[in-house]
Amino acid sequence: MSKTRVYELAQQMGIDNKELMARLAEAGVQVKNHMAVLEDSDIKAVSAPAQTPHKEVSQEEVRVKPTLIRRRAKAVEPEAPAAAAEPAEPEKAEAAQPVAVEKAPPVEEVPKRPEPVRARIIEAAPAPKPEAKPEVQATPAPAVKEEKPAAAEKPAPEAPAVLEKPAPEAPKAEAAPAAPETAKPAAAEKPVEAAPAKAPEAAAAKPEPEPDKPTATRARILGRVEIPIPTQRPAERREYQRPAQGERPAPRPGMPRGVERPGTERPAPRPGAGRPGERPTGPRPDRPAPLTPIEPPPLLDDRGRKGRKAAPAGGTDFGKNGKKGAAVAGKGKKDSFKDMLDKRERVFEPGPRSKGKKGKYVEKVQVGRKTEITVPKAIKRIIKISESITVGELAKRMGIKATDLIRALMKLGVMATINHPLDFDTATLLATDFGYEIENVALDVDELLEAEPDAPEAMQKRPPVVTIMGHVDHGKTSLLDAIRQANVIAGEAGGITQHIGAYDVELKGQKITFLDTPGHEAFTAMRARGAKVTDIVILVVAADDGVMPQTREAVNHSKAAGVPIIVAINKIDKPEANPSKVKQELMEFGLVSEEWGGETIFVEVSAKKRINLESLLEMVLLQADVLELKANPDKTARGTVVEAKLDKGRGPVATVLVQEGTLRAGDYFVAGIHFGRVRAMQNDRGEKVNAAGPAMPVEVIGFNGVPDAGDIFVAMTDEKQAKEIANHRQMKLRESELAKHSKLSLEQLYEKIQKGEVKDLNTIVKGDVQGSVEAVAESLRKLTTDAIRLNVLHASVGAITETDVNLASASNAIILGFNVRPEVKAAALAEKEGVDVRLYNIIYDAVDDIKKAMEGLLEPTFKEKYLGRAEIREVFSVPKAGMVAGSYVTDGKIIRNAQVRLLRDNVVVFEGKLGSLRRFKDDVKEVATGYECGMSLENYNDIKVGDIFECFEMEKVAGKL
Ligand SMILES: Nc1nc2c(ncn2[C@@H]2O[C@H](COP(=O)(O)OP(=O)(O)OP(=O)(O)O)[C@@H](O)[C@H]2O)c(=O)[nH]1
Repeated sequence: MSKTRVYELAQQMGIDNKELMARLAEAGVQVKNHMAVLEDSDIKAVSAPAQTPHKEVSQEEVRVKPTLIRRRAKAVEPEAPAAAAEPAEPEKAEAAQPVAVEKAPPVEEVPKRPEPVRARIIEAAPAPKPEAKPEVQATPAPAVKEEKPAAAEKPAPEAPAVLEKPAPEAPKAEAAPAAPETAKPAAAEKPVEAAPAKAPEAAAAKPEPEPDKPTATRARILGRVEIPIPTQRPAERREYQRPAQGERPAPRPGMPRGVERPGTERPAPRPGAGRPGERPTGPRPDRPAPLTPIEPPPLLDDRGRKGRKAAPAGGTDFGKNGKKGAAVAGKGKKDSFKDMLDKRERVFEPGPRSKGKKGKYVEKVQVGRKTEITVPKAIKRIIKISESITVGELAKRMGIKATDLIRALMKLGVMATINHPLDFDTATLLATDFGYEIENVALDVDELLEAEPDAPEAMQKRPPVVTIMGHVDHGKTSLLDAIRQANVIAGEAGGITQHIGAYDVELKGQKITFLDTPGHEAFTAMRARGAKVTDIVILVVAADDGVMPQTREAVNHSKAAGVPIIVAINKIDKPEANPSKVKQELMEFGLVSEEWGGETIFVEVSAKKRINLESLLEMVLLQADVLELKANPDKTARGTVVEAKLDKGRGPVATVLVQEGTLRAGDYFVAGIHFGRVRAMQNDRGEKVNAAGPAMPVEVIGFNGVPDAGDIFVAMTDEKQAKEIANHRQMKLRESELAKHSKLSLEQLYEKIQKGEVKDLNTIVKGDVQGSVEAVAESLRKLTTDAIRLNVLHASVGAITETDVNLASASNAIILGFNVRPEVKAAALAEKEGVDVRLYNIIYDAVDDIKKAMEGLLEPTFKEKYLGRAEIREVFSVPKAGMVAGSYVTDGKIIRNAQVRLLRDNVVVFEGKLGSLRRFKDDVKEVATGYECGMSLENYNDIKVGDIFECFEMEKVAGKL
């Protein structure tokens, strides 16, 4: 079917094109070049003949050994050995050839080296080619028969013996190699089936049987597969095989096949150059016999079989046995193997190794799914942040790794952690690099809370708000009291006055609001916060003392605030009073009395003697008229927190000065970081108030926390909005405090370096009322010495919170609490962070402790050890035992003999010992978390539902701070 070209056949036969062409010429086949197409008959002519002929010969097969089959032609059997017997004589050998031809084909496989000699001689007589046979028989064979009957006969009987005993023959075989030299041509022909003369070629032509032989040192080859099959390989292999095959005949001394063959097999009929026309005899493929019709001997390997299978075409398999045979046989295998390789490449080989593979590899990778880099839509590339965002959150929103963002920050010179907050500008800078935009959607609280401009017609006259300022002991409090007293007496006699930080008085139908702050802390705080509450300042200057430092300070602050000043020269009742001196001194501050041509109102008063108080108030009203103080009462209220505290019974309470609009009970509001709803209002006389208009101070109950003095109070209609604003402010405060702290720490560190061994002691002060907090903070600041600087990082009213602990932890500060307790979570955090929380009931103790610690005199002290908490759920009145609290232990345990304190809104109401601790009717020593119990306190009965029992014990520890 398929055409075979000369070069292909040559390849298959493992010989050169030229050689094949020569053989073809010998066989009478004319070809022009190596590309010429050969017919099957031509191929047969130069390659092994089909083995059909052997059918024609009467054969006798004998399985001599499991691996050896002896097959001989019955008729001429005796003649074959003759040739074998005398292999050295080429002539004889040639002559004997026909005989050999007539003999049975040889065993195609010889298991052992020594054997082949004899075995082949005897059995390997090639099956003559069909065409050749008749001729052989017709011509030379008879002659040979006749010529060498003896020779033939002689060995004949020996043959079996030889077969039986191959060993003795071995030496002969070994000796044989010498002969081949002379007999080369003949020897060559035999193995090569029709090869003319060259021994190497001859050997090359029949390599298959050899490699097939399993020996002790050679594994049996079951098949060959061309592995990678690059284009070069075949050539390489060819080159490799050829020399190997070519060499084989010579270097194998134990395999003197070449010798035997010439003698045994047809040397004579060789298609020598002189007889090209005798085609039948020429292509004496003698040797292919072993590969063809004989049943495979046991040891025949797969390859041999395959070769045979490929052979039917006509013996071309010889040369290709190792090649084409394998190629043909392995074709399917080859493909699957390639597939396998491909898979292997794909799976196991990440890197290309060769060009070809590389190509494949790349192709495979491309076939695989590639990571898609999704580019979000423009609208999704806008990240909305509220003022600031942490590194981790920003990275998450941009879909990148936080480490990448931190790296980017490092490039900007910012060393940050994943929790580091980034401000809007920094975030914008970073996000731009990653293709994102930042939009600040921070709650614009100021804008949200900004007062709407009022229509002129809506504005109504309002009372002036007055603040009394002045130097210490110049009579501020006395004057306030005097005015109030006079007012109370003049107004509602019998009215119960109470201190709420502000009050209003009425004179001739006109009201005046006075800010009355205990000490001047709240006022100072308001000034610091920039709260503009005061319309008029009454500057109190003692007539006997004159202008003092705080007088100047007050003047400066008032001027800076643009608040008009009315000077009250006090203590004029004193003999040493010198009002003129005061007026004169104040002139240097630009306060010139009207009588001296100035604009400042001076009133000479005596708080003690209540002299000119009304006149002072009249002047205030006069000044208010000049100022044309107006406000719109018909809108939601806005105001300022004047003072705030944590009331034991009512919770957070604040005095709010309404500045515009009207505050009504039930209104929602936000004040600083807190929010709430007006649960109740009352004025300074303790009267319940349902509405408070402009310039009216009221005490408001309903805050969710204690606001700070100076906080802006804004009533709102929406609770949710109030809550949002408060939460937002809390977050901002936390951030700013943390930021302040870190800066402060760095500055402190720098200062330490600059100043040497200066130590800083940082404190956070928390208390139940603003006054005590400020007092403690101030006392602590005064403790600063050259050796130790005492910093109050934060001071505020309320329980000790997690925020406080965080701040303390971050700045290595201690927390001082006065009549307040840490929240449960804050206490746990403090424990975890190792923050020292010191709780006191007396300010003196705290200051003294700090002082001693700074002097290194802190004595061993008792440290409180927290034991547990119980919540009071019911209160019973038990005869004799007093009030008993039905409680539930929420944390830790309650121990009978330990100390306990009663907390109400985290404020210490009582501290002492338990009167009783019971479970049902039994007295118990302790009650653990999750259990209910009944408790009473020794000598204290003011127990309320919702109060907390905190159980603790004191441990003696070495003093340290
Ligand atoms: N003789 C006389 N003494 C007065 C008068 N006003 C106040 N005092 C006295 O001055 C002292 C200080 O008075 P305060 O009202 O406490 O002065 P202050 O400015 O409030 O003092 P601080 O609260 O410490 O700033 C008190 O002893 C008063 O009795 C007055 O008009 N005449």
